[in-house]
Order: sequence, then C-alpha cells, then structure tokens
Amino acid sequence: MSDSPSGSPELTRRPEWTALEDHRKDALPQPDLRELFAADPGRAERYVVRVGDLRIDYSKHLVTDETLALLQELAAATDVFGLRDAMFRGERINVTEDRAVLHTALRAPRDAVVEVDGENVVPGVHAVLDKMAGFADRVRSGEWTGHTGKRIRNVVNIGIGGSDLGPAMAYEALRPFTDRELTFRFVSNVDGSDLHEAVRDLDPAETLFIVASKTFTTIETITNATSARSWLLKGLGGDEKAVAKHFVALSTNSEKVAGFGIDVDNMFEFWDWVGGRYSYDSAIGLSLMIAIGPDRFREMLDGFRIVDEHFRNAPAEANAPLLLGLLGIWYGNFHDAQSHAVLPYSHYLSKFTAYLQQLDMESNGKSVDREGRPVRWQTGPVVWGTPGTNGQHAYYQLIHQGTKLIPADFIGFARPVAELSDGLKAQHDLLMANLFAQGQALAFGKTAEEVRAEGVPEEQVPHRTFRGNHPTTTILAGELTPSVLGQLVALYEHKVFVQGAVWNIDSFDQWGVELGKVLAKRVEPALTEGADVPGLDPSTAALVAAYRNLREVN
Ligand SMILES: O=P(O)(O)OC[C@H]1O[C@H](O)[C@H](O)[C@@H](O)[C@@H]1O
Repeated sequence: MSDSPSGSPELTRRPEWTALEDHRKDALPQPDLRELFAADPGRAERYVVRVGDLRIDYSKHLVTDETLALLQELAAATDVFGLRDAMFRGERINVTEDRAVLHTALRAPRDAVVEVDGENVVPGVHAVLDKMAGFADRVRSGEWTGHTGKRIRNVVNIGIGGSDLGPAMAYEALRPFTDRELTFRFVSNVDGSDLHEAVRDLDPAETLFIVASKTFTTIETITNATSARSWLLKGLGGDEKAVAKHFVALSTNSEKVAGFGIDVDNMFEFWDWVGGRYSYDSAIGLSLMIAIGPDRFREMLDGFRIVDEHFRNAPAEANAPLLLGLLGIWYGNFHDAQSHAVLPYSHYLSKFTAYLQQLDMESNGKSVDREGRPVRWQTGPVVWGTPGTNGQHAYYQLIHQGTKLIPADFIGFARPVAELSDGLKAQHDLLMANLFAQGQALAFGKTAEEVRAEGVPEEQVPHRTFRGNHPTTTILAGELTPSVLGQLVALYEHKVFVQGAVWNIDSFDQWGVELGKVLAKRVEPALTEGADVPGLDPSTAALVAAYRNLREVN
C-alpha cells in the first residue's frame, strides 16, 4: 500500500507504530496489574487526570510509563493536535463532505470569534440560543398557548439519530432539573407504535411537536411528523391554522421546513458544520431547553466548554481526551479488543451509552482512510453497555471470565440527586460500592491460590478463579449536573476525534447509512403494492413474498 500523498508513511509502517507492537510483544502475555501496583506505590495517584469536575482514573490500565510515552509518540507522529487546531479554526476537516467541523462553536462564549469562510459564526449561534431561550421561557411560563388557548403541557420531539439520541439522553440525565409539570416524549422509530404510544394519552390541545431534523428529508421523521399533524388536526377539528401553534422545527433546511407547512418563524436554525451526532447542544436541544430552562442549558454549554478548552490547551500527558483515545487504540490495535463497554453507575445515564454508540460508531466505523484507501488497521470499537448494577447480573460474567478483552469505562457520582428521600439517598453508597468492587475485581481478579485458601473443592477452583487484568477507567464526579453532563459528552466527543485522527479516517461523514435508505425506498412498493422490484435478490424476494402471505392470513 502506498504512503500518503504528503509522503508520510502509512500508519502501520510508522516507527512509532512498530515500536508499540514491539513493546506489546515484550510485555506478553501482558503487564500484570498486581505487579504494576506493587512496583509503583504512587500509581493510583499518578495515573489520574482531572478536567473540570471530572476525576479520571486510568491506573487500572495495562500500561506503564513507557507504554504511555510510546502512545504519545504515535499521537505526535500522526499530528493529532494539528488536526485538532484545524478543527477549532474552522477548516474543512470533514473532507468527504467538504465541511468544517465546528460543534465547539456551539458553546463558544458570545465574544469569541470562530470563522467559517471568513464569517464569524458565533453571533449566529447566540442569536439562535437567545431565540430558543425566549421560546422555552414562553412555553414554560404558559404564555405560549395552543390553538384553543390551552397552555402547553406536553412536548413531543420527533427526530431520529442525532436528532433524537442527544436530547432524549440529556433529558433523562437531567430529569431532576426538569419542569415536572411538563411531559416530554421522544419519538424516533418509523414503527407507528412509537408515535401511537407517545401520544395516546395526550390532549392535542396541550401538545407541542418539535420536528428535529438537520436535513428535513429523513423519511422516518417526516413520516412521523406527517402522522403527528394528522393526529393533531383530527383532535382539534381540522383547522390547518392549528399547526402554527403546535409545530416547531429544528433544522438547517428552511426550504424543506416551509414545504412541510411549518412557519419558518417557528424554525430554529443550525448549520452544516454541525454533525447530527454532535448537535444536541445546538437548536436540536430545544426540547431539553424547555425541560430544564435556558439557564441550566447554558450551564451545560459551559460544561462542554471547560473540556473544549482543556482539549485545546492541556499538555499531551495531562490531556484527558487524548489519553482516553490513546488507551482505546492500545487495546483495539495492539490487543485485538473488539469492543468497549461504557457502564454508568447512575440510573439517569440510562441512555448515555446508546448516545455514545452513535457518537463513536457512526464517527469511527470506517474502513477507508481520508484519502479513500482501505485501512489495514482496526478502527472504531463496538460500543455497548447499560447502567450498573443491572449489567452485573446479566453480562458482567463474560467480562470477568469470558475469553474476550473488553476495556470498560465506569462512570459514577459522589452524591445522589437532592430530591431523593433520605432512605433512597442511603442506597447511594451501595451503588457506588458496586462500582468500586467491579473495578477491583476486574483488575486484580482472584488467583487459584486465593480460591483454594477459602477451602473451595479442587474441581471447582478453575471455575471460581478470576484472571483479572481487565482494564477499566473510572470517571468520578461530585454530582450529575448540567455542567457535568456537558463535560462528559465533550470528553467522549474529543476522545472519538483523537482516535479518528490517529487512524487517519474521516470521523465526520456517515456514508455507511445511505445504502439501506436507498434500498428501503426501492423495496417499499413491493410490500405495499406487490410491485415487481427489478434486481431484487432471491433471498429478499422470498422474504417479501412470505411477508405478503403472512399479512394476508392475518
Ligand atoms: O437530523 P436528520 O437530518 O434527520 O438526520 C438524522 C440521522 O440520520 C442519518 O441517517 C444519519 O445517519 C445520522 O447521522 C443523523 O443524525
């Protein structure tokens, strides 16, 4: 394979890469965490990086100072910070779509200057934030009423992918900060059951629909929005004028919004330099802003900004997103790890991992480099996980004793939310004891000698032994506030950036979702009308025929 046009060697031929391969072989089978801690009494304190309110402990990783130094050399050789600076400067680093990548401008202070093609985008960002704040305040106060004059009590966000996962995740995460008088629902699936369940107990006169779509062409969203409009009009006697009071749009595409019948005065704009999976701190967050109020929303943006500034300015060895990105590369590229678990010990973060799946897997699930050549190295991991302690009673068995290496992130908070009763607050220590215990068990395991010493019969010893050496990061903060949520999301955004930069892939396009969309459009007439679809493969043709038969029987 050829080197890049700039003459730099391809990734796996770089001396910094082969140095890591050699280092990995030298340390086989792998560094032992018991030994590493025994040899370095300061490790637990030294392998910690702090950013904002986050204390990030990476001491339970299969790394030494030498490993970290070699990983840093790889980051330097691949010019991660050069690409970072180009991103913050507004250069078109999304090469396949020829776009700037400026989600960081969404949280820039009012007086910042961030230029795209010579134009400062920050005033526009704040103009939209102000418009959102005005609208959110009117809905929250009851000043904005529906068509019949009733105040709005229900907000239904209709969107999918980045136009759903972010607001839905953040609404869940910040529930204690939300207006409990209002009901929020998030509809994404084109399965009609999703909208049905979301609206079946709602009064249309009190319901506001937020149609969230960057492109305003996404079939699932437009279909659901059209059905929602019919539901609304049916419930309100068919007066088309009702739409203006019950529908707003979040989009980059004013023409399509107008075409759908939503007044562009009721549209909240964002821009093509905001990727869908990086967009919930833009207008896409309107439902969240209505839920938590503009002040809390701005606190969340401040949290994002803390980590942006850190990523931009912290030295490499203390740069949290850089470290986390490099640790992922260590396992994915040098230990054949295929997946990465994110395990929040907070019920409020129940949708956090699902959100990260899009952020990480849509960004770095690529197999050609930025120049379009096939990559010969592993790229993004499978990201998965659910909140602890539920996972402990389900799939942790495989992490502890299975044959796969699964690096994991634990996320936990020192304080439970204020509104819990004293009795429920007391459960928090038990929750966190589980987090700490899991990290300990995964790292240090339990040797056969230790098992025997407990009097376990010999034939059971292998079954009850834990080999340990499972790497984990523990992210700890005081409390899950809007700012802390912003910090966490920005941390993962920049971690994903770092990995894409090292792998030399475009983390900001998503061509892999296109084929299925095109084929769905082509197949649909075969289902609805029995139309002949030219070129349908035999397996799919048989499935379509079976579907039509089954449908008729029932
Ligand atoms: O916001 P929209 O334009 O409706 O897009 C919604 C989602 O669908 C697309 O297919 C992309 O894969 C996602 O990145 C995007 O977030």
